[in-house]
Amino acid sequence: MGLRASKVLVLGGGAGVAAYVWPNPRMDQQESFRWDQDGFNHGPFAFELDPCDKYDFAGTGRSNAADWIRTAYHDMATYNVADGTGGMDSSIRFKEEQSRAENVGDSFSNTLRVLDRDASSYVSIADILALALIISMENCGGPEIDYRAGRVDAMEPNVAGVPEPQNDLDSHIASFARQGFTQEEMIGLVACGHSFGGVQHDAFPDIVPDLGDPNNTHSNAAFDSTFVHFDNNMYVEFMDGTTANPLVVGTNDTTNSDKRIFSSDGNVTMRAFAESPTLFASTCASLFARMIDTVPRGVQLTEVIKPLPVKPHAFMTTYIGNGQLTLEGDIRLWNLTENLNRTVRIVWLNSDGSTSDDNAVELLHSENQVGSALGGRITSMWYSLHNATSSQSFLTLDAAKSNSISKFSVLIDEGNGSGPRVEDQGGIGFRIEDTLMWSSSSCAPTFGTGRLDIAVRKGTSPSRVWVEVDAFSFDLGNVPIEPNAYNASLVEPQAGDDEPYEIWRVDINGEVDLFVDYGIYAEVNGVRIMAVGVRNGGDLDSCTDAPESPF
Ligand code: HEM
Repeated sequence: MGLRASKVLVLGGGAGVAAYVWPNPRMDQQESFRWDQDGFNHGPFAFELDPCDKYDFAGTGRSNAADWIRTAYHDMATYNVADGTGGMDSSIRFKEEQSRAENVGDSFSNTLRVLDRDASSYVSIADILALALIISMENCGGPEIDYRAGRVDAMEPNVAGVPEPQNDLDSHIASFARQGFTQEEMIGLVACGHSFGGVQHDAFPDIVPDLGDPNNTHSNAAFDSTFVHFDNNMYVEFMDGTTANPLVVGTNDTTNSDKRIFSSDGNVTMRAFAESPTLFASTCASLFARMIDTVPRGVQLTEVIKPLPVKPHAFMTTYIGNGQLTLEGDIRLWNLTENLNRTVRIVWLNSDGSTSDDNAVELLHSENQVGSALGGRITSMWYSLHNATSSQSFLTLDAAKSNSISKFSVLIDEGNGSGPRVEDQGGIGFRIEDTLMWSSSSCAPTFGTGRLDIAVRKGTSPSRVWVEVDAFSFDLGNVPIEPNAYNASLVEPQAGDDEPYEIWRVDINGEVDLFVDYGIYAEVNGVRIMAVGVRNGGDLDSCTDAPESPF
């Protein structure tokens, strides 16, 4: 089936209009972190929350989820609505902020040790902290929370301003007003946050004694009886007088900040939360979204990131010589359940716009190719262009005849007789850049030198070809995450006229990092183009094993 037929089907099929058009490397990465939470091709968060009392450090009684939620709040709480400074900008990563009395405890350094390595030039550390909060909530009983991307990492600490338990009620009201929240919203936000975790002896020995419990070596006195799960139990327990929340029934009333805050409107909000779990959940969803969207003035966040209904993932083109290239990758179908009768095919247009009946291939799927989000409330099904029986990619295209590929559509047939529906981003198609791509002759250094070979279609005449890699450090401190560029040079002499691609090369002298992704770019007629797919340094053959460069 050709693309012309596909388009007709799309118009009749009413496919949803996506929020952004694939490919868009930044949004693709953000969307994946936000929605590919668990299972096949999962992102970095939900794994650390399974089960919800998982704690990556020594001792018992604490959880990653509680640390992550508290960290996001303490990062945001420096916001000053009057001058637009502070807010979610990951300034909590600076040791100077962490050493303040208002940030006592190791929640923040723990959180950053687990998560900051997932940041990149596409996803800031502040975005990571926001994602960690929402995915903790969503995977541990809480509601879906809107997520926008684009937070910018601060380069220095913010002015202090996180509320502390010994502050009086007027200070708390003033502090939340400075952060941009009313008194009623303050009650809600504290109530929502304190659905998780508790107060630990190490950080607050005056509030919580050493509990001497071998199953709770941190002596973490929980806010409610279900402290690794989002629910309204704390408010039920608060209203019926059975609460053990150490910030409500602590022996020193000065540090009973939750008690003062919760009862500051005559228990109106708490009573409503106790009576209605759904009101509580929806209030928390909107307050948390507001909280993570509290960013320094001038920072522009994206639209709320919705899942693409059909999403190519880890697509990559590779030139393998002799006029041939391969295309590999996976396709995610969002919010579907398993159906072993379903077939998924891609059909594509050649680079010159022509097509033929041969331009279609069925994708592979096995029962372990299932992803999930929102704690399993949504499942996604994955289909693969990889050939299960061979290490070579399934789709091999002949570029010599200049038929290559320019874009494709996805045809999904549920096998129920209703015929295939077509997904092509509202008629745009999924565009594949075949002007430049990796060459399979790229290799990592075994001892010293390696090379990144880039195939550029002859006649393209780029003014520049280069490789980018994120500057990366496990201790980011005040180092911005920015891409470093390495310019490529045209390899001379080139192979014969029948080779449709020429090779450009970056010589790497001990600099191939096995843990980072390399992206390739070219500037053509003043326009920057990016190859489909990044290649991880760890996936490169060593130079002794790599195929010889054709040139
Ligand atoms: C007046 C405002 C607040 C005060 C005085 C306050 C105070 C505290 C204190 C003293 C702890 C114990 C920390 C530890 O032992 O490590 C704590 C824990 C926590 N707070 Fe707050 N908090 C406030 C607001 C919030 C807000 C708005 C959120 C989230 C939106 C939040 C989320 C958390 C979480 C999740 C924990 C549990 C940490 C864990 O168990 O590791 N707090 N809070």
